Amino acid sequence: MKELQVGLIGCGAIGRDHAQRIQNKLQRAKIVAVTDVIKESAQKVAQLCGCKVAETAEDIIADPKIDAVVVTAWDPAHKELVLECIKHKKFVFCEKPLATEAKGAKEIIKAEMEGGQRLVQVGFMRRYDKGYRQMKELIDAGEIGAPLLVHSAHRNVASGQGVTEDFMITQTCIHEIDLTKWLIQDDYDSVRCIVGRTSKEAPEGLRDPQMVMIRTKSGICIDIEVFLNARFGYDIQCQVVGENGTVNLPDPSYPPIRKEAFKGTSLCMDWSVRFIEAYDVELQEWIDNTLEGITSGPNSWDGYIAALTADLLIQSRDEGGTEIKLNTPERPVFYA
Ligand SMILES: NC(=O)c1ccc[n+]([C@@H]2O[C@H](COP(=O)([O-])OP(=O)(O)OC[C@H]3O[C@@H](n4cnc5c(N)ncnc54)[C@H](O)[C@@H]3O)[C@@H](O)[C@H]2O)c1
Ligand SMILES: O[C@H]1[C@H](O)[C@@H](O)[C@H](O)[C@@H](O)[C@H]1O
Repeated sequence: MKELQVGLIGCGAIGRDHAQRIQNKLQRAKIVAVTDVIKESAQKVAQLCGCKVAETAEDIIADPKIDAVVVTAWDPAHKELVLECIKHKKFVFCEKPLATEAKGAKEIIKAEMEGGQRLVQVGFMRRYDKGYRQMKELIDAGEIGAPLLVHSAHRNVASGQGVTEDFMITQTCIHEIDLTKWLIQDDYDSVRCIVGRTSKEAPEGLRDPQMVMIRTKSGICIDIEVFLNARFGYDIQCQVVGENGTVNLPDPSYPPIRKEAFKGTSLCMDWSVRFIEAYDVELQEWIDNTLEGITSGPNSWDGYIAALTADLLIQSRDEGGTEIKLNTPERPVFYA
């Protein structure tokens, strides 16, 4: 059976995880080369995977022996790397966001459509999480009636170095922007983002938390708390309220502990543990499809719509929380 020869660009936290996951855990794929603008980072991952270090990203993308590319570089590099993959007709799995602004994502769509073949999958891995999938099944089966409201929270322990207020939307909230639309199958109609009291735990210049509010075309109201310095744990919550009931995202299950007048369960401290199974399912599916020469899952259009929504949320926040209409363009048949 053929084995997919994969090159990986960006050897930071998730690049290292994905490279090892592909090399040691998943089936039918092999990491053959990695690269990073920081040479030592690439060398470390190459050592872990027993593969070569490529000098540049272009060397990976243009290598005829490499079938497909994983982009795990930092957000602002995604657009150019994906465009380069499309130019070379290479299948590419690009971590979210597809681009930091809608206009970058639009360039990708144009290039992909002109090339006549869908090549891109975006790393919106929440769609592969068991808990979200169970919620969707119940909603689709009509178990809670028509959805009316969605309440979500995206809490990180601490904002990383260099995180900006815009990243809070384009890098963090982007998960909920994509996931919620997929969960309730409705396009967005208007968006708002407001900021109130900032936590004293937040670094200077970062207004944290931020509140996102979205209304869908059918009138479902969505609120999303984005809180990067929540300190207590990596906490992802989602509740959909329907006409006949509610459904909640299950917390990961850990054995309950009773000790020293305390009863409870542990919390994850970061995304790599919280969504470990979702990453495995997502990437195995990408490998299997790519070997068949097809794409499925979140595509460039989904990346574009998410980026468009993020652009307007940032605009709303910067205007003091105005409600902004989102004229969602119609999905081309190419991305159906
Ligand atoms: N789906 C998820 O849950 C999830 C989780 C974490 C990160 N991410 C995404 O994955 C990407 C990487 O995140 P991270 O946490 O690993 O960040 P990181 O900062 O730890 O790693 C990014 C790496 O990319 C390298 N890099 C930057 N530009 C590059 C370029 N042009 N060519 C080659 N290498 C380049 C950096 O040197 C760094 O080593 C980000 O886009 C992030 O949004 C997604
Ligand atoms: O890149 C990461 C990742 O996407 C996590 O899932 C999210 O919780 C973080 O806020 C973000 O910085």
